[in-house]
Amino acid sequence: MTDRADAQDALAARRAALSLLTGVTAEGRLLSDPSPMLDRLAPEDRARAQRLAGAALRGMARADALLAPHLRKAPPLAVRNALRLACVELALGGAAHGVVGSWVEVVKAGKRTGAHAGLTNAVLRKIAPEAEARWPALPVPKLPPWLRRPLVEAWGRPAVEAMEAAHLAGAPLDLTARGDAAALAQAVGGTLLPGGTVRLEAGQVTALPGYEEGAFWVQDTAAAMAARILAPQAGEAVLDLCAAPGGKTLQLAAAGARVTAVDLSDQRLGRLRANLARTGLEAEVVAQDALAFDRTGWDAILLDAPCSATGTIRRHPDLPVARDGAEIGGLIDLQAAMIDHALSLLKPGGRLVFCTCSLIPDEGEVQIAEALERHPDLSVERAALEGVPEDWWGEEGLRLRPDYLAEAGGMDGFFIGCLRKPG
Ligand SMILES: C[S@@+](CC[C@H](N)C(=O)[O-])C[C@H]1O[C@@H](n2cnc3c(N)ncnc32)[C@H](O)[C@@H]1O
Repeated sequence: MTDRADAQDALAARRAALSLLTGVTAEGRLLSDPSPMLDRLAPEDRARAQRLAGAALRGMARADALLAPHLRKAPPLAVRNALRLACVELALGGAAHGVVGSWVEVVKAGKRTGAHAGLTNAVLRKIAPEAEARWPALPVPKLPPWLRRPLVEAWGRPAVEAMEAAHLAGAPLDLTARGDAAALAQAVGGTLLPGGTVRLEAGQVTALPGYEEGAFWVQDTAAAMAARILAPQAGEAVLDLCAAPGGKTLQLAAAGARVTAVDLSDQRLGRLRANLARTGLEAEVVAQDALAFDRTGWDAILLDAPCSATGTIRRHPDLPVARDGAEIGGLIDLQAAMIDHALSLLKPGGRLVFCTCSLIPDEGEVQIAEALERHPDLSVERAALEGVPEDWWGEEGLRLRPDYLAEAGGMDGFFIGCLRKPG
């Protein structure tokens, strides 16, 4: 490819990054929402646009701090977002001449931004010489108040500050092996974490050795712990409720359990089916509302309920900006209804693992405490897990936070509780 074609692709990726960032900041869209502009790009440019928009969301407060002294009045949001993206590129070591020139071109060509090309040029030229050096010393961006307030109340300010540092750092690439985790770690050049997750700094998943043969799937080390706590035995009948895209289904099936995977979204189940096909593992797949699924007699049920997903901000920096917490009350009610329904499907003596990728106790510890009030004959179980210190366990279950294992790359925030029905 010629240099000129390369430059055009880079420009298209920047334009798409601007559209993504403006979708999140102005319309509450998520980076994973369908985007026709992104679909028109080659895969590597799509990845570049998503990476850039993600970096700008992580570092938005820092970019604003660098920009503030150079802006006498607030420019339109699309221009501000272009400046933020350029700032982040400069701060992360992008060559000043190319970055400034490209962003001026993007702003000049935009219908709503064209009149601000001069301003963009002037501001970026002032910022370029200092951005990279000043960036690391700028304060760690804070979560927005709708989320920060309940988290400070639950975990205290120092813990929330540590979580915010983890959000800024982003997430490594975690893999779960279908078979021998140590062999997978060696094959892909990753680190084996206690418990069996293989961790890589980053990389293109589909290019890793063993991908086509289904030797592994992508799954954060925290998410992998729910199935480890459920500890499926070969031949057991296990129901995976809210199963798509299927990381936990694959773990249960790999352990030899007879798995039924239920999810409301047929589209997301398509990814689960593809994962089963790639790994050669088997499960029955049912597209249905979990609350309407009425087959009883399960040895064990894993309920990975829909939640605020606030434990995944390292990988989804758009979430705190695009959302405002308005949906959480409804999710909490749904989670409680799903726990009661799952308990009604479990055979006597069976176990229910309830988990959410949320940092909010109302979607975790409180759900288990309230389930125990509604069903006093249940008991909470604890599992001995390699790599899990005693103090991550609370009365209701295992609490995982993004600031845990910080030196090794962190983990998603999760709550996992295990309830045993009387025999
Ligand atoms: C946290 S995700 C599940 C992740 C999955 N367990 C995994 O390990 O890959 C929550 C899932 O709940 C599903 N869901 C939401 N409401 C549901 C309902 N009423 N019944 C069944 N599934 C539902 C969503 O489609 C989504 O796939």
